[in-house]
Amino acid sequence: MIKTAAGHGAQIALEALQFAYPGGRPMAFDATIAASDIVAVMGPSGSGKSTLLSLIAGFERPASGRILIDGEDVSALTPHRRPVSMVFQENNLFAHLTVAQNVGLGRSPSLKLTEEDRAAVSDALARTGLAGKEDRLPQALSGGERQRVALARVLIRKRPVLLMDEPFASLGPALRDEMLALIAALHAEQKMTVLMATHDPRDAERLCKTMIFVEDGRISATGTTGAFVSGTASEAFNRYIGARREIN
Ligand SMILES: Nc1ncnc2c1ncn2[C@@H]1O[C@H](COP(=O)(O)OP(=O)(O)OP(=O)(O)O)[C@@H](O)[C@H]1O
Repeated sequence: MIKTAAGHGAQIALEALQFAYPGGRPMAFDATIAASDIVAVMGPSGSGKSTLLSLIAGFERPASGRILIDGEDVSALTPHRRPVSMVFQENNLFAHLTVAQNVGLGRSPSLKLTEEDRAAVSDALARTGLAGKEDRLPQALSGGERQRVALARVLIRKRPVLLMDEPFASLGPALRDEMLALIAALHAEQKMTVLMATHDPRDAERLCKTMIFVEDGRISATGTTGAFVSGTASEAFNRYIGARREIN
């Protein structure tokens, strides 16, 4: 495990990453993401946002190129050895484990928890508004509560990088706001580097300082979220947002 001091983010460098799914078109990513930045990853459906996050997390391996996290090459490491937590749109939890056990996995994959670990689990559950629900199974929670359990686990893992793939896509507007506030609070405390794939520019505006725009398997623009939203960063982004407005 690569250790970065707890409570700090890590710079992420993607150096000439090349990747293709079997029979798929080639993708190529180059980027440097500053430590502790919160970055929105936007782009049309199928452009490669999830693939980009999967490469950083280690679920997919590049054909060539390197991924450096805080200067260390993690390209050959399995996902659980990378200093990264990941939250998906759903299915973040083990259905047969209780809320407390799902969070405890953030400390010990075999759930051999010390007293200190158990205290950390309780604390994380309290801070994500889940106190009293420790013994429930995920099926007895709402979609928003399940995402909060996933965030409680992120909280106790204290990894310097947090990747989120459309984490609020199945939640209504009020819950989205609540989750955004929770992630902002988590970030204020742990200062981890955050990449969040989203189709919603309002989520990006509320949470993210920086934006990466992915198009056709590559990063076609980066800049401040403000510049993107005001329409000055990328014509392709403007077209994408315009097209989405027509759909919605
Ligand atoms: N496991 C896979 N095997 C083969 N092709 C895949 C696989 N996963 C994704 N793809 C293809 O790779 C391309 C990029 O997909 P990806 O999921 O990264 O896009 P995305 O930008 O996250 O899309 P969305 O916004 O719809 O989630 C798409 O053409 C997709 O069909």
